[in-house]
Amino acid sequence: MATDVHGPVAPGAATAAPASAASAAVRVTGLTRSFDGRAVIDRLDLTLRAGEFTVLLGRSGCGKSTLLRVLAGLDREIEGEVLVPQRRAVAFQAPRLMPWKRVWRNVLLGLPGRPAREHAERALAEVGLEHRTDAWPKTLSGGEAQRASLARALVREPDLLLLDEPFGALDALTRIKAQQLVARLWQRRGCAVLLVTHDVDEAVLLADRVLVMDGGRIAYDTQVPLERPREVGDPGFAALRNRLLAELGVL
Ligand SMILES: Nc1ncnc2c1ncn2[C@@H]1O[C@H](COP(=O)(O)OP(=O)(O)OP(=O)(O)O)[C@@H](O)[C@H]1O
Repeated sequence: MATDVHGPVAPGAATAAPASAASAAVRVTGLTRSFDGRAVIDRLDLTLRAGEFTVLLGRSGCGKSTLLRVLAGLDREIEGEVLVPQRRAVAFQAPRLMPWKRVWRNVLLGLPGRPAREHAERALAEVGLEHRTDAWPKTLSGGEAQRASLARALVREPDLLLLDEPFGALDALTRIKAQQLVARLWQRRGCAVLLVTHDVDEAVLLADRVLVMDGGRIAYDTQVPLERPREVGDPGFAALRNRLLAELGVL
């Protein structure tokens, strides 16, 4: 897997990729991101394994989106070292579709060269949106727009898929369907996923591993020892949910 090292790396910070990085989708060492002199991310270390579905929880304002933006390469004003696959894609809570481009053109937006329409069609079929290929974004429902945004991420064939509250604005039923879709896509694609959410049940439902961010670092890190598919009523589900709520300071 080709990796992208980005910084700028602070004087004295590590610069070489560790040998074990081959099986890691992400390796972050000593990452700090400050705004106005305040470190929102504070010497954070994190390794994400290739193919693993990781969910990132944390109180509002703790720095989850900031971390995701750094991993996406959208924010490089950092100290420390970040190793990520070159093939990575991000989808946000707002689908961010360009209203003056048809859906399929939105899916191909930003890809290098002149990618063929077929690439967009394949990705749209994967998210069940082939019938909206030529639609204008404003004619899509919220769930459809979010699926178009997912197709735009998938067409990049990512080794790392970064999802920032992608279901946050969806109604309950559409949200369940979107969660199931992401779970299926992940199983089919085998890419590493890092999903930011506020929903503890969603974390337990989808994740191999759950992280809780606090104080600018990963404060809690657990594997999810439950078989798939999971249901809220499964033995073990409630126990893990309560543990995570306690970590979040809710219980
Ligand atoms: N561009 C920026 N300029 C100044 N401060 C920022 C900027 N981006 C983020 N912050 C601050 O950094 C902190 C973390 O923001 P971030 O969006 O990463 O939190 P979050 O955990 O994703 O929050 P939420 O769960 O509410 O979305 C906040 O205090 C926010 O105000």
